[in-house]
Amino acid sequence: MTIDFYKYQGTGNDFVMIDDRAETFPVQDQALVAHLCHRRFGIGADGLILLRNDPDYDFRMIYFNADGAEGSMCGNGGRCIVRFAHDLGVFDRRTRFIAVDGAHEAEVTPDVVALKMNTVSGMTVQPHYIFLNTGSPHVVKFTEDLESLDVVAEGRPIRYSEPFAPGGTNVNYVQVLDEQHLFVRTYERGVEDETYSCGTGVTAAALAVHRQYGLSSPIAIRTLGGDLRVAFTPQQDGSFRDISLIGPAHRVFGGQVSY
Ligand SMILES: N[C@@H](CCC[C@H](N)C(=O)O)C(=O)O
Repeated sequence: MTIDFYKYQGTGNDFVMIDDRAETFPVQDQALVAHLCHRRFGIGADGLILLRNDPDYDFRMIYFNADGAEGSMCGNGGRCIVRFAHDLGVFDRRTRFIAVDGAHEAEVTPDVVALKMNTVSGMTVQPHYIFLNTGSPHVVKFTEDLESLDVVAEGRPIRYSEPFAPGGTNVNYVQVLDEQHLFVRTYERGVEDETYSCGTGVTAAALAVHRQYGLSSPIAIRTLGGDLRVAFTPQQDGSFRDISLIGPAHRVFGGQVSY
């Protein structure tokens, strides 16, 4: 059997992208997804995304982490599938699609994809971290020297720690560079490694930094794979609305893989 695929990346968070409007991909086959994402035995990616039809939206996004399990929302993956749908001619400039956490709107320009994220509420502020869900669960920790931090060694024990069991959490380390800029590195659940960038992670970082240090929207964020922007509107009740994740998303290559 063969599968036609494309590879997309958004600030270095990379995804196998499959046009599955015919619904032929075996979604229950976790071992196949993990194999396709494997960087030695497969195509290599942080995740795999299916684009399917939906009666009420331009398309449906189904996202799997590199370990083969269906994941919660992926912000960079959301931006990449919007670029993919645009490349396929599914829409012109603005789109509305459905993902695991609900409906999303997005807009494409040649340079960036701006993805609207769902309203975020319920931030937990602890002495040593902030926890919030931006479509996926995220711990945010502040540090002063992010360049030299061992994100895998520090993040993995937190990912599996008791307060976040049984599902676990992603773990983001944040350095505030100035009043408008952050540097963020993320240990990603389901990849079980540091990735070059995490969209729901930088969104969590921006909202947490607003809460903790009062930085205002929009916030520019440097990741290992490039630059993102997060815009948001804080509400009186502590929630955040009109959240946009903005940055580049591009096709890298396409091909056919046998399995
Ligand atoms: N890379 C993603 C995050 C994907 C979700 C995460 N791995 C999880 O399952 O919690 C992003 O860009 O948001």
